[in-house]
Amino acid sequence: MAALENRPFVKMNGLGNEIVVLDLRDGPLAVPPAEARALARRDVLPFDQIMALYPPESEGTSAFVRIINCDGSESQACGNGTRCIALYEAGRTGADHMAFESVAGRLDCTVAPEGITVDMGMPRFGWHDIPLAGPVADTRAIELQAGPAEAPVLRGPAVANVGNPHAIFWVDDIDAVDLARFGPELEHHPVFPERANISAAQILSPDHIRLKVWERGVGLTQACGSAACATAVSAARLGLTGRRVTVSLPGGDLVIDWRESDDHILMTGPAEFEFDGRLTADMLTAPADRPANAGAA
Ligand SMILES: N[C@@H](CCC[C@H](N)C(=O)O)C(=O)O
Repeated sequence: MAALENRPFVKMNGLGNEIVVLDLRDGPLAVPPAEARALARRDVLPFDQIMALYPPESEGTSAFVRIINCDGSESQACGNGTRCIALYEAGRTGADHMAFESVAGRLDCTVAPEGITVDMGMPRFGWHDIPLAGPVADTRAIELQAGPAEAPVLRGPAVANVGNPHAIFWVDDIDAVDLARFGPELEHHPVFPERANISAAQILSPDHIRLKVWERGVGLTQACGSAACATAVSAARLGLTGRRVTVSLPGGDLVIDWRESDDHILMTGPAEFEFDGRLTADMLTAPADRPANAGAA
């Protein structure tokens, strides 16, 4: 029997970032990577991340959240998914303020008609925080490039950790960048021992950035909240923007405010319920894993 069989799920999205919420607070249960991969199949329940809710571990939090990418790997942060679980929890309890906890720390959330705000905590910029494979003096621009050696298409990204690792390449025209071509090799580049989320960012003005993201463990997505945060703080560090910016992703806009008083990053944007249901054995089992005679009368 599949571990998650018969569990209720809620399908949501944050700017088109496809999220499945699994509320496992009534009995902690691991999410087997093979079941996550089977569920993510295009004709089953395609998602970018599962947000799995477990019983809270710290006072004042509603749940401990684990984040699972569609390749079965685990992440430490998911901005769009966090807005989704905030909306889910608000619907369940009626509360408009709540906090979750992840392996990266506490996530305070506010649900308001104009948007859901998540306090994503403080960014980290040390080479060992990202992490990078070895010492780098200045993480505002590291030595890394993609494309032909004599005429690189992408070069010198900023790197930041906002719970999870990000590399941001600054480009003049985001539409001219084929991130699907360069994303896989950069995600797996040896400079990133834990892989990385790869972004191409175009600065439109001191308060507006366009962004495309190749997500670690997923691929191209409509939006990535943590990448928007990592990009905003990296742009501000470089003096390319101020500390409050709108980040426009293919799926829509996020407002990112890198608060001066405590260096916390506040991310504001929407989240949507789509539908709910129950997981079945068929959804959790990839065809290749099924017995050869499955389906035979
Ligand atoms: N979609 C997310 C980021 C999800 C995690 C990422 N793929 C990783 O492995 O770090 C977001 O909205 O932040």
